[in-house]
Amino acid sequence: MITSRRMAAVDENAEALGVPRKQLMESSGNAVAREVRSLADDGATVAIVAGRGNNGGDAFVAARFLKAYDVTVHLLGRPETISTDIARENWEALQHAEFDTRVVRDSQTLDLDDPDLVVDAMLGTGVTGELREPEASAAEAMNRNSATVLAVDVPSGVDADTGDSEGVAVDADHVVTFHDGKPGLSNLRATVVVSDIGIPTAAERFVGPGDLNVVVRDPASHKGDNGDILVVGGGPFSGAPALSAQAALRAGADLVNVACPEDVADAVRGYSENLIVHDLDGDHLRPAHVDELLGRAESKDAVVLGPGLGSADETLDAVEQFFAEFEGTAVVDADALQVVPEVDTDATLVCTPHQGELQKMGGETADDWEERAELVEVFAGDVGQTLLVKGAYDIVSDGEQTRVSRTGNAGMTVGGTGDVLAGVTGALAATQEPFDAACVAAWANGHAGDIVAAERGYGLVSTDLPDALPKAMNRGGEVEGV
Ligand SMILES: NC(=O)C1=CN([C@@H]2O[C@H](COP(=O)(O)OP(=O)(O)OC[C@H]3O[C@@H](n4cnc5c(N)ncnc54)[C@H](O)[C@@H]3O)[C@@H](O)[C@H]2O)[C@@H](O)CC1
Ligand SMILES: [K+]
Repeated sequence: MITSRRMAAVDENAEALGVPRKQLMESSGNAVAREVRSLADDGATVAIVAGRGNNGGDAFVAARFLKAYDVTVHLLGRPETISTDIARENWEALQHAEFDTRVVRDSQTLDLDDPDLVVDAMLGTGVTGELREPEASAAEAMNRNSATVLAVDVPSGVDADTGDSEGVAVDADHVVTFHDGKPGLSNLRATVVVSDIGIPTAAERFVGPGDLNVVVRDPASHKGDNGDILVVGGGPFSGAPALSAQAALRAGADLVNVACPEDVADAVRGYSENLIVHDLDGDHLRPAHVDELLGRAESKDAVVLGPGLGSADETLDAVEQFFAEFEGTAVVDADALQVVPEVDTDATLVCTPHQGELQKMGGETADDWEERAELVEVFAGDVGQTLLVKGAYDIVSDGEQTRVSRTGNAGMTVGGTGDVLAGVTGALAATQEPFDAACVAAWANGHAGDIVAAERGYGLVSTDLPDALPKAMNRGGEVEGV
């Protein structure tokens, strides 16, 4: 089963892997035609009712594969308003080739005649909410007609994720849906055929640019809505927490506070005026600081715990005591990781170990990435948390779902890149599900590294990465006016 949002991500990932949407549309159209052939004999009359998005595009393709039938294509709305290039190109191909097409300017005039089969290609997974006109009247006309109805991907007006419809929806007898089942189809009376349209498994298995579609920023959001974060780190080191904090800001967090031992607090402040720094007395984290940290963490969307903390016994005790009480979301990195398997916590954790740290946590690793992915999945299930295991292929698993990120390069073996990743993961975990946050963070951090390496090769240093993050995460057109 796949949700609409995940389907859109996988579709974009397929494109990035070299399988363009137009090619997928050709497969979808072919699948629709195959289904028509199984439902109606040669020579039967088929009325295709098409919308102006890619759902309609699938049906324009199908028409080309139905030469043995008497096909009429009804387009709802003006051809100039077809919303995607690939749907428009397929519509124009029908005009040039003199197919029987009709433009329905007023849905009251939609005349289906008395076809043997109606194909509902008005709207698919790209739609939410009540059907608008002309689709709503067209759906009613289809429901009044006695012909068998085959829906393309999902009956128009039905939410593919829930099966609900807010207003009128097409009452389909059959559905041909693409790539994978849709949760919303299982409660309908229609029979459902799932058709493989040639999306590579890699488009789901590997994190790709499409996975970033979970990151959407409400234009009306306020300060703090897009992530209010606390980084707990530093002591033996000062650069690590500062890198995490700056990376979190560049990954889109609104507010980043750092709590660090006072001996390094001024150094951390000095790195950036964007950070809010709180001193913990002394030169390393101790159990005496835990109450203060819990108080500060309470109002945060996510905590990043570990960068530069060191492994003094008192520090690890403090980490353990923090997790015993904390109930929010935390990204755990570096020396703090070894505490995770020991502790009984109600917190939601995203752990970001490299393979050595994974072994220290009690997990197993393997040279072969597929084998490693299996081991990480089992260990994530045992720990009951999300793991992002760093490597040339980063493995992300929550014990149930496992994805792999292939971005990044050998220049990123330089010190500090893990601190950056922890910060990016924190920013995303503040607003996203832990698994999605870890997947996007791994991909974006590696992609930022690839952007930097294109200019600086293996002269890449960790402080380059935060600056490259916005470009690595830019999904184009997201910022109004750009
Ligand atoms: N991997 C994929 O995701 C693939 C998707 N394909 C097809 O593409 C479809 C999704 O296409 P799109 O994203 O273009 O979306 P749709 O074709 O489902 O709908 C988009 C159109 O609906 C309009 N619209 C939105 N809400 C509406 C409402 N409430 N009432 C009336 N009109 C409304 C929009 O203005 C737009 O013109 C899938 O269902 C499938 O049929 C295939 O072409 C190939 C691969
Ligand atoms: K449809």
